Amino acid sequence: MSKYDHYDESLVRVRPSRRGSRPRTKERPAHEDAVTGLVTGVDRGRFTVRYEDVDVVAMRAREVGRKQIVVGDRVGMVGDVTGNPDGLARIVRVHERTSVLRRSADDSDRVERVIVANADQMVVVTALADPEPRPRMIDRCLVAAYDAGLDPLLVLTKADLRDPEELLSAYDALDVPHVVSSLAPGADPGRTGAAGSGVDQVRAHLTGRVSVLVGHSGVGKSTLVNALVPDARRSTGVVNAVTGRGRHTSTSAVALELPEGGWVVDTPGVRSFGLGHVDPATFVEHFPDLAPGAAQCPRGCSHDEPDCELDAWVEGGAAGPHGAARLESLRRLLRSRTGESPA
Ligand SMILES: Nc1nc2c(ncn2[C@@H]2O[C@H](COP(=O)(O)OP(=O)(O)OP(=O)(O)O)[C@@H](O)[C@H]2O)c(=O)[nH]1
Ligand SMILES: [Zn+2]
Repeated sequence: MSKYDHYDESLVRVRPSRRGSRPRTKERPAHEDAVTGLVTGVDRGRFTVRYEDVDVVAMRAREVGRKQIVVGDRVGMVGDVTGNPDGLARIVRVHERTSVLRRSADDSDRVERVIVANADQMVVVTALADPEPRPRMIDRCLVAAYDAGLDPLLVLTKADLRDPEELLSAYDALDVPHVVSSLAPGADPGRTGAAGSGVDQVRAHLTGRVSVLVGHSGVGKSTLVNALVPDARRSTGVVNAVTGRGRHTSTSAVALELPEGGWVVDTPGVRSFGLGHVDPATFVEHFPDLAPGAAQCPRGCSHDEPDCELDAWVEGGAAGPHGAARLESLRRLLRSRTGESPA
C-alpha cells in the first residue's frame, strides 16, 4: 500500500486561507485528526471502511458534498474508528483517485457512474462454455480498462468444458495477459486454496494490486473469488439451462482482501460496460504499434474508413507481423463503441 502513503501526509497539511487569518464562519473544519481508510463496501448510505485491521462503519459527512463515494476510495474519517459495532465514523473527505472505472447505462448515455476507484487492474472473467463466451463483451471491457488506465487480465474459466485455443487466438494480437482456469464443480475451493488449475496463476497476477473482477453471471467469478479469498464465501449459482444466467444475483461491489496482500473487487451487478463516456478517438493510443501510423491519417479519421492510413502502415510492415490482426482488433473495438447494443 506504499502507493497511498502520501495521502496520510496530505491530511496534516492545511491549505492556508487566501484571506489570511481572518476567521470565516463558513470555513470547513480542517479535521486534522482524520484518519485514512479504504472503502470496501457500500450499502444504502453506509460505508464499510478498512482502517488498520478493523472494518469501520461510516457515513458521509456534509463536508463531502455531493461527491460519490465508491468501493476503492481512500477516505478521511473522524469519529469512532475503533470498529465498535455500535460506533459510527463520518467520512469527511475523499482522497484524489489514481483511477476511476466508470460505466454508463448504455452507449448513448453520457451520464457517468463510477463503479470502482483506485483499481489498477481489470480481470475480465469469461467462461469458455456454459455460458458461451461473448467476445464483444470482452472487447467492451478492454476498452473500459484502457480508458480507465487499468491493466487488463483475461481469465478464461471452465477449461474442463472446452479447449481455450480458439478464443485465445482471437486475442493473441491484443497482447492481453491471460490465465486459463478450470475449477471442478463439487470441489470446495474455499477450503483448498488451489482447487483446480489456474488459481495460482491468477493469484500471482493479483497479489499486491487492486483488481476489479468483471464478467457475466455464471462464468465462475464467485467460484474464483472463493478460491482466491478463502473467507469470502461468495455464493455460487447454478447456471439456468434456459437463460444461461446464474441464479444468484447480488448487486453491490465489494472489496475483498487477498491473503497474500492486495484487493480483489467483485462487481456482481456489473454485467457490461456502456462506452458512452469513452472517446473513440483515444482508442488508437492504446495500440502503440499502430499509433504512429495514425499521424498520417486525414484529420478526424475514425480509423475505420477507406481513407485511413493505417492500412498502408500495416501493409508496409511498420506494425510488425501481427499488424493486420492488430488493426482488425482496433476496428472491432471502434465498432463496438459506435454501433452495437451492449454485449
Ligand atoms: N465445469 C466447470 N464449472 C465451473 C467452473 N467454475 C465454476 N463452475 C460452475 O459454474 C457455475 C457458476 O459459477 P459461479 O461461480 O456461481 O458464477 P458467477 O460468475 O459468480 O455467477 P453469479 O454469481 O451469477 O454472478 C457453478 O455451478 C460453478 O460450480 C469450472 O472451471 N468448470
Ligand atoms: Zn485512420
